[in-house]
Amino acid sequence: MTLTTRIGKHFEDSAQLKLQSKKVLAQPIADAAQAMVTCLMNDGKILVCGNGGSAADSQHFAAELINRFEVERPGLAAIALTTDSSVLTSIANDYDYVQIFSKQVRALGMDGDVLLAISTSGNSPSVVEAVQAAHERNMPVVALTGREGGVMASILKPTDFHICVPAKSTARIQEVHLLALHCLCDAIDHLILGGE
Ligand SMILES: O=C(CO)[C@@H](O)[C@H](O)[C@H](O)[C@H](O)COP(=O)(O)O
Ligand SMILES: [Zn+2]
Repeated sequence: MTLTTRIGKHFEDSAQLKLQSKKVLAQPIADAAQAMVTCLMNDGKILVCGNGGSAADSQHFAAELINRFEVERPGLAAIALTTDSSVLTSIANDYDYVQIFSKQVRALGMDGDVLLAISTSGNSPSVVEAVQAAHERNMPVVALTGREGGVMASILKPTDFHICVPAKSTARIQEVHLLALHCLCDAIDHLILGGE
């Protein structure tokens, strides 16, 4: 296989998964967007966490809410729990890496806030613990996962929202996660501002 054929296959696989995911993800994304708008309109905030590429996604999403997505609007309250190296290193150093997000959720989370928990496997212990901490705080969880949702799928409540990408490859799942995050941004703006 030439390198360009190989690269072409990545494009095709990614595009196919996106189209296939549309059928299963459009409704949970719409439901999650509605829950986020309810939270934001009631002076709540969205906490976001994930590891590796999902940490980057957390920051990407928080930036689009706090600053803007595609249209002008007032900033919306979101915090990526992946960015403060002092907080992250002190928790990992003094307690355990697994608590890096859950301790922040317990410190910052309030009744009615939303946790957006991102994990392609659904099994990252630090994200699983963040979901448990959100439940303690009475916060609805939007879980962005892949495969079968892993441990996260088994601990979500009926009042949570599960956006589970039907694929096994971490990279492919991440590519659909980014699309889902942009759909959430667009849906939130649409629900708040109206328009076509
Ligand atoms: O971006 C990638 C792989 O594409 C990696 O950095 C990946 O995010 C890391 O291995 C994560 O630790 C994977 O965790 P998770 O998605 O299973 O929760
Ligand atoms: Zn990646």
